[in-house]
Formats: sequence, C-alpha cells, structure tokens
Amino acid sequence: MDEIILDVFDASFRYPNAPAYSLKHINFQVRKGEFLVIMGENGAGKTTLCKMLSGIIPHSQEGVYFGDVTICGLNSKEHTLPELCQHIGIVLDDPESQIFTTEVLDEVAFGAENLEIPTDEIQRNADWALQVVRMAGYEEKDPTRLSGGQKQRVAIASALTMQPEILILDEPTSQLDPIGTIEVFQVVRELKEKYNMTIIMVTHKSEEIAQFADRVLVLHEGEVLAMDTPQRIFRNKEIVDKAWLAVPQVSMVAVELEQSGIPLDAFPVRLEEGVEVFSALLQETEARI
Ligand SMILES: Nc1ncnc2c1ncn2[C@@H]1O[C@H](COP(=O)(O)OP(=O)(O)OP(=O)(O)O)[C@@H](O)[C@H]1O
Repeated sequence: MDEIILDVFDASFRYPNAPAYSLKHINFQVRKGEFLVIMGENGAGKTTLCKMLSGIIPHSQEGVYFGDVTICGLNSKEHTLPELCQHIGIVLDDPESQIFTTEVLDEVAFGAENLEIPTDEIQRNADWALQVVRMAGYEEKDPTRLSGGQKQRVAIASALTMQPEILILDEPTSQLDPIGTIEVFQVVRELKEKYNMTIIMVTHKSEEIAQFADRVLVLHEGEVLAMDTPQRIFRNKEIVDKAWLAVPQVSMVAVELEQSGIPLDAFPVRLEEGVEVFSALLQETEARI
C-alpha cells in the first residue's frame, strides 16, 4: 500500500471572534508522491486548510482548533513550527509579500537560515532549488525586479531549500500571466516526477489540473464535499455546480453531449483525450449517415 504522508483526522477550526467554524470535521489522507489539488468557491476554507496542513494552525494562527493533523508521522500539535518546516513547506499566492532580502540567493536561503541548518548544507540545497525552478544564474539579481512568474519560482525555491517532503502551494499562479502559470506548473511536474515530492496546490486552473493532478479535494462551506480523480470530479455536475468549479472545456462539451443523450466512449478531461473521444464520435455518426 502507498505510504500515507499526511493524515487529517476530524479537524475543525474557528478564527477568534468569528461566528462560525471555517473548517468543519475535515478527514482525508494524502499519499507520498501524490499531487492533490484543493478547489472550492471563495471563502470555502482553502487557505485556512493550507494553514492547518502546514502547522501555521495552531502555532501562528490563534483560534479554536480540534482534531489532528499528522505530517510525516508528526502530530502538528506536538511539534514546533521549525520542526514541521523541515517536512512541509508552504508558498502563498502573493510572491511580493514573500520577499525579505535584496538578492535571490539570500532570499532562497532565508527560511533555511532561520531553521539553523548548517551553512554548507543551505548552500547545496539553495543551488539545487534554483536549478529545479530554472533560476540558476539569477543568484545576485534583485528579487523585486523579477517577473511575477520568476518571483513565484524564487518563493518555491525558498521552500525547497528546507528540503520538505511535502510542498503546499496556495494559488501560486493566481497573479501570473499564462507563461508564468506554465512555468510554475512545469516546476511542480518536475518535483513530482523526478523527486517524488508530495504536492498540495490550491488552484482553479482546470486545464492544468486535468493535466497534472492525481486527485482533487473539493471544499464547500468548510467541509469536504468530494475527493476523487479530476475525471470523476469534473464529470459530476452536482459537485461542479454546488462548488462553482471551473471545468476543462473538453469536459464541459462532454457533459453537454451526455446530457443530450449522446453516449461517449470515455469522459475526457485533457485536450488530447477530447480530440480522441470526439473524433471517434464523429466517425461513428458519419458511418451511420
Ligand atoms: N483572519 C480571519 N478572521 C476571521 N475569519 C476569517 C479569517 N480568515 C478567513 N476567515 C473566514 O474563514 C472562511 C474561510 O476563509 P479562507 O480564506 O480559508 O477561504 P478560501 O477558500 O481560501 O477563500 P478565497 O478563495 O477567497 O481565498 C471565510 O468565511 C473567511 O471569511
């Protein structure tokens, strides 16, 4: 059986003075090497869940917290944030707010230095991280002068320098143009395929989800509405409508066809699957005429 690297057991959280719980009785597990996407409408609890998975809740965010989150075998309540940071890294949606220094290399080493990792190890890790995010050669550049995509890749490199087994990315491409978005997804794909890293990403980019994600967790009003493959999630109109999910274009066409009573050989989520399924349908139709 695949190794469970992250376990969330009956976890609930309410912000101080908030009238209601932002997360309610959350249960799920993530396997090592899995790419899990978190989707859900505004206010569904996605960022709060990222904070809970990374240990920010309960260590840096006050509130009422019940349940257990176990990260690489460590219960987040029983271990300090620096201990947890060596297993799980988090990158937020706004790269600007994550810049602390004036040179890319210092920036990438910053978090690891705060964990008191030996200097030569930080240097090795930082060099590796900059290679992975394709920013080698930018060590002495001013991070504030980089493009949005480059800043976000530097933020990912900073998290990678701490050599986490799990990387959480909270809407890493929400402020990026299409090229910046592709660059970030390419890095994520390499981390998964080459380094077997476990990735948890909040994103609405359905075409990329269809391409890369193993499973999708859908949050709705602080609860887990569904957790399944992109194909089963995007095919389920009830879930899609309830959580206002963005759906890949080929899946939208497929749903319309199925609803009109036209059966398909398979349900497409990726463009190339759509081409295959719809050409087969056209050929069948032509053969009948
Ligand atoms: N610091 C806070 N204090 C009080 N309530 C909060 C705080 N942060 C978030 N909330 C509330 O918790 C709920 C979940 O918010 P959260 O930011 O986790 O949702 P989200 O799915 O990430 O939304 P978005 O897509 O808009 O970023 C919302 O009702 C929000 O208003």
